[in-house]
Amino acid sequence: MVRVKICGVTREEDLRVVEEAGADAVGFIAGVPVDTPRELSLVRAAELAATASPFLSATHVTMPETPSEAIDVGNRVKPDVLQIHGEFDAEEYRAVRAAVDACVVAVVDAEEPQRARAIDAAVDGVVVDSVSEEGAGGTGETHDWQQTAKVASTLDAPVILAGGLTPDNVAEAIETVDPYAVDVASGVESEGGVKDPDAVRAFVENAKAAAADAAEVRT
Ligand SMILES: O=C(O)c1ccccc1N[C@@H]1O[C@H](COP(=O)(O)O)[C@@H](O)[C@H]1O
Repeated sequence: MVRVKICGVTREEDLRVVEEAGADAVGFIAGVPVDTPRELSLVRAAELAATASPFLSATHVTMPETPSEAIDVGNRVKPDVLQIHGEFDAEEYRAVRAAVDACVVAVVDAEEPQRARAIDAAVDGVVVDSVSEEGAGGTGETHDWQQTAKVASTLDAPVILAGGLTPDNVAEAIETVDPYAVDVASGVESEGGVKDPDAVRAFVENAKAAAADAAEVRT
């Protein structure tokens, strides 16, 4: 089984599409120091998260400078999952995890996989993404999935694969990496910050079908 997160939702109608498509998680982006069409205010992110259906996991994506900032955001937005883009060490992630009522997932640059092993035990999940120089996601760029597969096999924490995924490549990504979840933002948009309903549905369908095929091969 693979879980699917559709990230960077900015509109209520897109949230409904994500829910109806059968995604497992939705991501809202706020508090990021980069220019992205997917950014919301903290208040709007919290409002949208509050309208997500009970079995859709609401993820808040943020780029805090300090653990205190991450804790503040987590406690104000109250998401199910707090996704942190930053260079915190294991102790800092533990501090955030202890202070917020949410799962904490850390984003790791696919080019620096050794960092994943250092924080593995301190977080609830590791997002391996093709990040920008500023450490942001949403780049629309894939990375070396074979390399990510090797790193993933050494981790105890669930691995969430992100970076340049689309309805067309998500099956191959799942076959190669066998991740806990896949995560997409720009690859299912009709324009920046606006989801394409057909692409969202195709992404979820293709990811779930690829996971079912992989499970059949394993049995
Ligand atoms: O999407 C953004 O603009 C963004 C900005 C700052 C931090 C994280 C962001 N997005 C995250 O990156 C992944 C991958 O994006 P993409 O599929 O390559 O476009 C996305 O799912 C978010 O978790």
